Amino acid sequence: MLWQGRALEAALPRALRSLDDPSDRGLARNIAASVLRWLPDLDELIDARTRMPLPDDARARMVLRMALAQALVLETPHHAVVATALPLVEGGPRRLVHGVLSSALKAGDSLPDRPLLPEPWGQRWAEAWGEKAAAAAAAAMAAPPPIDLTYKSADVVPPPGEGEVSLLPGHLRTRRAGRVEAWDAYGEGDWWVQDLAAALPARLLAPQAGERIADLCAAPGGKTMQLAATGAAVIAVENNEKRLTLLRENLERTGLPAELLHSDARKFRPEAPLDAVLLDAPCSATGIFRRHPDVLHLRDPDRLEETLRIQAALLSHAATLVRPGGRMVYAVCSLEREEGEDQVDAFLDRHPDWHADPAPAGALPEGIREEAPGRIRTLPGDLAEIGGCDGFFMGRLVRDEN
Ligand SMILES: C[S@@+](CC[C@H](N)C(=O)[O-])C[C@H]1O[C@@H](n2cnc3c(N)ncnc32)[C@H](O)[C@@H]1O
Repeated sequence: MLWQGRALEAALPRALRSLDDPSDRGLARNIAASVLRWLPDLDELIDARTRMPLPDDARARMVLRMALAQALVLETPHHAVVATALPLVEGGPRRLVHGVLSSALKAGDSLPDRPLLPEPWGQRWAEAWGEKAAAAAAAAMAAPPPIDLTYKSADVVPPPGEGEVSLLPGHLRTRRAGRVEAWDAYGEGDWWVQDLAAALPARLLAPQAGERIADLCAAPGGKTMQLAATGAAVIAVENNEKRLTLLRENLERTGLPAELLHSDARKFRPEAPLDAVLLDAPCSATGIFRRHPDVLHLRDPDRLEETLRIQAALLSHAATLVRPGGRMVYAVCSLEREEGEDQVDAFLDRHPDWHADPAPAGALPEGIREEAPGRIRTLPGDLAEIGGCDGFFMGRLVRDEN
């Protein structure tokens, strides 16, 4: 997937189609994710043991990355690693792979405490957010984070079990493993998986029962469900039909109501002005690298221009949908200031009839603060002692009364 520029989740279904056993599929997924988490470090080990650097897309390098990830990250017994790696290079660079792998394993090659972040992200984040945040990001890249659940009502959150914690009403952080869809109670639809930071934009919007609210970039629907659970009348707008289907399935499972609209949000015009709008804009997604380690390999900070243009257009259009005195929350799961803080600053410059508005009481968990009124930034390292959270920016904006 790396050299094809495809996201892991998009590449996996085809890559796993010959595996029927769920545990084989789980292992294959784990190996791929571990390679992505540790790629620069694995490549350093490989390069130290080859006379000529192997091309980035050479089969031998791919097989060595997977084999070393199995041995050094997943702690698979060495004989099993060698036995599964060599058939992958049968009739090809078998001797080379065997030589590099056996010498690395015999010599006890190991990985550092935390991964090297792929370039340019480590340097870029150190400059933007400080060395401490960049080091926390590297530590967070090493392994998958805990799972946050949002419940549709605070009343149905079970008391936290061992290793679990509830950081806000309606939230539970768990270390349960395995496929979420296989957990008992999944079918009952009381909760959905949503990183704690991803659950904050809807809380910042402070939806009220009976209000008319649009969720402008809605799928797969975590935020639509939060809004609908308060009794607001929600219109969920999404331009990707496949993702809209996911949203529909999520609403069906949780039994929450929303009107779905397949449309570009820039063309959406409700019959009457809305009380509030949530704009969870398309973005680089660099803030969700803990769960999607591929994003840091696929994204290029020099290619943000088109995304920035769409975000600004979505923001300006969203502003025209809201009644005087109404509100909007703009959110991006990005660690890039251009997509977050700078977009909201530019929006406020273009729209003098809007202002940033402080977070409502109780919307944020302990440990997450507003940088300035109405501006919330979550960073790697926030809440690190209890499992961290994704990198997000959120702006809470209010339109002046006439
Ligand atoms: C960050 S994701 C939204 C996540 C969602 N809010 C949630 O909480 O589950 C952004 C979504 O916006 C959709 N999108 C991108 N551009 C859009 C546009 N111009 N109009 C409507 N939806 C758009 C993408 O397909 C994607 O599903």
